[in-house]
Amino acid sequence: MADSPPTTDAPLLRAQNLRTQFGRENPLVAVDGISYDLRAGETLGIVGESGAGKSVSVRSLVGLIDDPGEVTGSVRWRGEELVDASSRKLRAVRGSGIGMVFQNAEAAFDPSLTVGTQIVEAVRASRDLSKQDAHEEAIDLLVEVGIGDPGGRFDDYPHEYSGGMAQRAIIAMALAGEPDLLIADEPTTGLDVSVQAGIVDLFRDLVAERDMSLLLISHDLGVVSQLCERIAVMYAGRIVERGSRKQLLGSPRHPYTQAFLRSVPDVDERKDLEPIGGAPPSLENPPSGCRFHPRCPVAEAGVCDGAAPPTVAFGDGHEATCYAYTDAHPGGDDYDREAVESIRWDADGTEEIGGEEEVER
Ligand SMILES: Nc1ncnc2c1ncn2[C@@H]1O[C@H](COP(=O)(O)OP(=O)(O)OP(=O)(O)O)[C@@H](O)[C@H]1O
Ligand code: NI
Repeated sequence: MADSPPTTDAPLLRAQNLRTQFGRENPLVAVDGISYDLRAGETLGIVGESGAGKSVSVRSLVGLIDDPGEVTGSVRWRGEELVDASSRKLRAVRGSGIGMVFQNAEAAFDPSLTVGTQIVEAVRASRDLSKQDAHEEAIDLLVEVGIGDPGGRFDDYPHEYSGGMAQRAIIAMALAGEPDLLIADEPTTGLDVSVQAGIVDLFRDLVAERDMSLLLISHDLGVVSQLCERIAVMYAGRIVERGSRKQLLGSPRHPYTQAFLRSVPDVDERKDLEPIGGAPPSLENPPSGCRFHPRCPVAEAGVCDGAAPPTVAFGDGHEATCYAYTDAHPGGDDYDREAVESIRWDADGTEEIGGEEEVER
């Protein structure tokens, strides 16, 4: 659908009401209506517990959900719709515009071919280069991702690489098509802490030097906060809070974000960790209302378990989807209603709830 040419200030990537379900009779809705924009050069991190739908959400963007999965909503890449695009088109976007880095080296590489051969193939798949030029480009990519002795490592097989080196080689593969956006899903998970730090530094350098956008998925808030200017928090298939790194870490608003922050180590300071009580909900049969309400320390019966909660704006793009900031919730002094800028009630918000200014229904 290339009907209207994308305008220059259009976002590079726009996900609107993205929803992914598996199965029909007892559908598991892994991603339940998430939306965000990513502009050129921006870095967005998505955090949340295991099973929140982070990986499914990014795979859904680029046509990597296999058959029983069904993706609806809209994903626009430079203005062009990707949901229901042909697999050829999706492969082309993944080969050039969008580079992908996943956790697992075994899945990224063919074990029977050398790493160098595979990077050359990735380069040639998206760019019209001679074998010789593609070989040189592959060597340059290995240098760029910090692989010492790239000439020597070129002919090694994937299993001959250490975990950290393999991850660097995966990143080189993802760069082969000169992407404008890098999507990285748990790129440091499973690596030693010192190796992780090197990979984080590499991402930071690449984003700066190539002027790329980064969409980073991780359960590791430390990694996300080192690399991303904006952060979205996912819970049970939905985004419950979003804002700048400073807003999210400095003044988290959603009780889930607050609990999540108490459950993970600080980047630079020791504190007592408090695990989040209870278990993540079933996505086949999620709780009504706010999906966090069964585990929420301030959940209010008859409110938080009713209609879907409203999205409350706190200014400068900081939003949380929570009743605690509204008059519907008897609340506690912990919840700063003075800070509320506007409230957007979801479509199924009921009449009795409300009374705030700037209410849109
Ligand atoms: N192919 C599939 N078929 C059925 N269910 C799936 C499929 N892929 C993922 N799911 C389910 O979707 C939900 C979200 O999974 P997802 O992998 O996106 O979570 P995540 O947030 O990335 O977690 P983690 O931190 O463990 O990677 C889970 O309940 C998972 O079991
Ligand atoms: Ni995942």
